Amino acid sequence: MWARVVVSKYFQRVFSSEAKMQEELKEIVLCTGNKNKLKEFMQILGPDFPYKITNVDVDLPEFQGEPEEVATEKCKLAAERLKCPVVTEDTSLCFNALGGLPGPYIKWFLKKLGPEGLHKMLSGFEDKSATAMCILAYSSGEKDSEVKLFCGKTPGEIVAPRGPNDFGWDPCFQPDGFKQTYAEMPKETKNTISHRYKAVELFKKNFQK
Ligand SMILES: O=P(O)(O)OP(=O)(O)OP(=O)(O)OC[C@H]1O[C@@H](n2cnc3c(O)ncnc32)[C@H](O)[C@@H]1O
Ligand SMILES: [Mg+2]
Repeated sequence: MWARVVVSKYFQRVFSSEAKMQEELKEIVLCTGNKNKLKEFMQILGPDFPYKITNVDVDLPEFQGEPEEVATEKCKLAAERLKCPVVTEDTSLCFNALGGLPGPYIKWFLKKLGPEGLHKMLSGFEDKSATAMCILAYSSGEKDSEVKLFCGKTPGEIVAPRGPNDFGWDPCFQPDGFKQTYAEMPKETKNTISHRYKAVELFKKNFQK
């Protein structure tokens, strides 16, 4: 009985301090140096998001580990540096035939191989399936505050590149149920099915007033 009272008091305190924090929250800094990510994030978020979003290009190290660990460490560091509410974004492209790699290391594979090379990496495998994953990580910026993750995943296939080469690996990723790659489809379509769309929707829900 006493244990139940103590536990319920604890949760009351956690929830009321979280509600208070949200009340005081005015601005969230999106830390990314990637202009395309920023553009998509803002388009998906839309004009009705109740808090102001600003962007800072903080040069954060690229950590190693599972995508969730990479995303958490990136956010903690951004919060330590800026000491204010921050959100960071980490994108992975996980090839199923390769046990989830390149995953969070996709940036370096893409840099060296391009979308064409990414497709060629799977030439020895029948399984071309892959998951695009976006993890948004939020911290209130207070010392030792918990990092909250919002993860969006879109399954698809790695194909020979098609479409404009203006955003990352978009030309070689064809989402399931579509005949176009991310690069070929209109932005409005990508922004309603993408890994980023799904993560931003969860993020939005968390901050709804
Ligand atoms: O400053 P940050 O936010 O870290 O930006 P970044 O470009 O370093 O981004 P990541 O560390 O998350 O690395 C992800 C890589 O995947 C690319 N990328 C991210 N989102 C993408 C998307 O929706 N479509 C295609 N490529 C994407 C991006 O250009 C990077 O090369
Ligand atoms: Mg990065």
